[in-house]
Amino acid sequence: MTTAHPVPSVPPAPSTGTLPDGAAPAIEVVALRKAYGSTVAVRDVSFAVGQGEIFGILGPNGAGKTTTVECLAGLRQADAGSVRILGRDPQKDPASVRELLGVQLQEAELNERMTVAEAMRLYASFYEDPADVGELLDLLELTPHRDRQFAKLSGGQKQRLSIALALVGNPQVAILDELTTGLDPQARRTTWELVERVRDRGVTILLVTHFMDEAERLCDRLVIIDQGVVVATGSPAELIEQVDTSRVLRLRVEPHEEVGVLEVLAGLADVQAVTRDGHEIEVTGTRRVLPAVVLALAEQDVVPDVRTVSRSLEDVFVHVTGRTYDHTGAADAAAADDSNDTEGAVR
Ligand SMILES: Nc1ncnc2c1ncn2[C@@H]1O[C@H](COP(=O)(O)OP(=O)(O)OP(=O)(O)O)[C@@H](O)[C@H]1O
Repeated sequence: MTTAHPVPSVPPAPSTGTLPDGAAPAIEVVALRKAYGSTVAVRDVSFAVGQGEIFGILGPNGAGKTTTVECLAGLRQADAGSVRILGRDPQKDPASVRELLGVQLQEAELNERMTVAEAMRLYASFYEDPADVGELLDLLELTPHRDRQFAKLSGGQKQRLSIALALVGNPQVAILDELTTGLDPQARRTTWELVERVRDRGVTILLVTHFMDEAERLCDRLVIIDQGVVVATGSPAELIEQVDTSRVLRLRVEPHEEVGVLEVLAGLADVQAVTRDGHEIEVTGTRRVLPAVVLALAEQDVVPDVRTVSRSLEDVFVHVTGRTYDHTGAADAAAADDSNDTEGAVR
């Protein structure tokens, strides 16, 4: 009697996302896994970053973003999977990426009395071929503050200094972690512009953030990570388009026009749903819904105030996880702070 042997199934190779031009990646993460005791911080993360990209790792607090970049920087030992920076393996040989990689991790603190210029000179002395300190201070708009002590810098200036310090070794790849947390809207915008300037100098940037708007504004491509797993990969526009190709309009009409307008909207082929929200009417429909609605209402001599509602990465997160996006994650952050695992402690 013969026994049927099941054909062993070959697990599919983890997808790292397609690079725009098929070029060799600056950063590659494949099937990364890392647990702290019973807490699995990173369950299965894979992605590839092209040279010269601003690539985002986006996710709520506790999603596993920092652990991922700490493995990439060689600061933590992964349990499984592989990471490469410009083909080198920081897990096996952290020294091999030292001159290639600049890292700005959360809450970098310097000696309070050290001035901006002193900190820059100190960090520059760690590298064989450091960047020109004066030029970097200019790039990050820190020249007027070069003699100011760290304790006297504003939040935005401290963040700009931490970026400058990450770049002082002339790296080809820079990791920037939560760089606008705690900054006011103006300082955030300035920081974003400076990050783009850094990219324009040819540096590949891996940007870790829990801010949806930051990822949408800055990143060429990104991964969304949730509970240690990649739940979406692509450019912000691609991700938003995948979620929903419908369009949403909000209309305001005169109160006496409302009943007639609702009737007209209900009869239009391009309209999929109509809801009332206070004084506004929300209309969901096809790509052609805007001209269809405006034309149909014009025929009734109704000229509504119309605005289109844009989809965002937040909608993508809700779509792929079925949960709303937690902007605070305070409980997770507190849990991490209580941890006694201090391996390669950088937090
Ligand atoms: N040193 C540590 N010891 C034990 N658990 C940890 C440690 N660092 C992180 N964790 C836990 O691992 C999970 C992922 O944390 P991680 O910091 O990587 O996520 P994150 O997405 O970067 O979040 P945050 O923005 O809050 O840093 C969380 O549940 C966190 O509590």
